[in-house]
Amino acid sequence: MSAIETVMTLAPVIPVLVIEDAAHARPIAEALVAGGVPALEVTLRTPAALEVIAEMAKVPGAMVGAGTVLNEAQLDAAVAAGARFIVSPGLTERLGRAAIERGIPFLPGTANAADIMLGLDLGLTRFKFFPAEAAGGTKALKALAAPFHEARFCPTGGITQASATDWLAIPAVTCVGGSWLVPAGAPDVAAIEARAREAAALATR
Ligand SMILES: O=C(O)C(=O)C[C@H](O)[C@H](O)COP(=O)(O)O
Repeated sequence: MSAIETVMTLAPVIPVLVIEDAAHARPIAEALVAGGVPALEVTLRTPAALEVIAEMAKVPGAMVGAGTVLNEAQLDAAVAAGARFIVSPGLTERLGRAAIERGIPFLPGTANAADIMLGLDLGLTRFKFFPAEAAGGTKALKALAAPFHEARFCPTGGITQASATDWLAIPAVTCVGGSWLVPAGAPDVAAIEARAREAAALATR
């Protein structure tokens, strides 16, 4: 199993986290791990993100990665902060090569056949499908996955606990990503852990 596939198979859902306050990082990560969802995608969308990664990386059992990685500089900053995998909304040859050179597990965003072909050319076979609902939903991914027998996906974007079941039923889908587990603001850790438990209990193929 490749390193990124190991990350994708830790739980049916990778929570996508947008965290403004580094003081919230550890309680949120602890609640998600306790609920059975250990792979955490911390988006580099907030000024606190690198500090959040560093704090979450201290939580036993957490597999912390960085999302919204757009270029090599962000990749290096995320890895220096403690990220063990990276996720991007799209794929450039430069970012793909940088991740491969550094040996960091990478889940690049794809939304069409050309994106997937670029990834396969680079030797990548595990992809985010983004923005999953807006790019055509399950129907689009089923059609897109058909010609690429080696490719597996983590659809992300617009997915909820309720819709995750349909996505996870697609043979090419290994896990899904979504921000629904952790809403913005001061964390309600009991509610986060409860949502993590529901997410961890989703059936995968
Ligand atoms: O920030 C990134 O790197 C992204 O690519 C976008 C996020 O993965 C989605 O915005 C999550 O989607 P929602 O679950 O609909 O909130």
